[in-house]
Amino acid sequence: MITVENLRKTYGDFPAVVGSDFSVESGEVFGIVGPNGAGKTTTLKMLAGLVEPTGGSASVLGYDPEEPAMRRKLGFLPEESPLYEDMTARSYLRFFADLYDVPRDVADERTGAVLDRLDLEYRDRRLGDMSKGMKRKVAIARSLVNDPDLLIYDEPASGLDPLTTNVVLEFVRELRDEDKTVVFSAHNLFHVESICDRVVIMNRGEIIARGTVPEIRAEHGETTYRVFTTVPLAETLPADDEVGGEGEARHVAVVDEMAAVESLRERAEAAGGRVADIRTDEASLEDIFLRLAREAPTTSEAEGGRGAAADESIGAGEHEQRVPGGNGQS
Ligand SMILES: Nc1ncnc2c1ncn2[C@@H]1O[C@H](COP(=O)(O)OP(=O)(O)OP(=O)(O)O)[C@@H](O)[C@H]1O
Repeated sequence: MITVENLRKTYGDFPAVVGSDFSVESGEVFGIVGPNGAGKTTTLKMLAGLVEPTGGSASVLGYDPEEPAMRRKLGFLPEESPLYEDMTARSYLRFFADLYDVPRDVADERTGAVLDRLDLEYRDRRLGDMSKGMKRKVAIARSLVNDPDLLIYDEPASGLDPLTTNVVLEFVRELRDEDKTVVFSAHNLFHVESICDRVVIMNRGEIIARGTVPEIRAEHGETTYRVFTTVPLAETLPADDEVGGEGEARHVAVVDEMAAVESLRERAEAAGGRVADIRTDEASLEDIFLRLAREAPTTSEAEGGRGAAADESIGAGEHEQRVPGGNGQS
């Protein structure tokens, strides 16, 4: 459905995306995660044909993303959905249906069903009078007005309250069940962990990890062991957890290798005690991300291009964007 090879975008001499390679299969929910400025939006806009790559190639639905025919088959949700404040939700969605040549009754039924599922009432309210969450739901309905097979959503749940976030993420999960393919970005790793089939983690324009969440965890995650002993040892601290027998002292050490667990066991026994319990803690995607981000060489180190300060120096409002042609953008 999507193939990306060595895709790059440089703004002036600033490398926003540095040689991305990935593919997305039909029917997947594919997540692009990373912190602010990682290059997620730039990547998604290149896929949606809204930003011209500096190099490399992308094939989306069998098309070069710049071909207008591709955009008519795509549902794109930008990070900040530009909505016409004076229109009602209903008239706004009909306006986009007209752009896509979707008959009004078909569009009303299609978007009405989406808004029912997203639990949005007040369809005749002015968009300007709607909350951020309500506007987001209208924008999601708009992305489906042309019944696309592929949806590209930029931070669909960004800035929403927890309840609305759940509604939106559950909706994304349901789209997969309807054989839609969804590519979406997030900086909240928890969102991705719960609904994505596969993930790429980006940092400073580069993909630094990829795979299913369990694969990423197996490859990059550290498993740590909390070892509870009944006697204090050099590396133990007093433990609060209820382990061991009645009246037994409790001490805990955190180690990351089985050999260290064995060493603790031997020394606890030599000191007349024992290991009362061992608990395994798996790294969360968040932990893995933080570690990878710390360890990854920055592009500025690698190529003399991108430094951390540069991420903050250019506001989102300055992003270059081509004028879209009938792709549902206002
Ligand atoms: N039009 C532009 N001109 C110059 N630099 C840009 C432009 N658009 C994006 N950038 C820079 O490229 C980098 C990647 O931006 P991008 O918006 O793709 O990141 P992101 O991962 O989507 O971040 P966020 O989560 O904040 O949206 C950032 O440092 C950004 O400032």
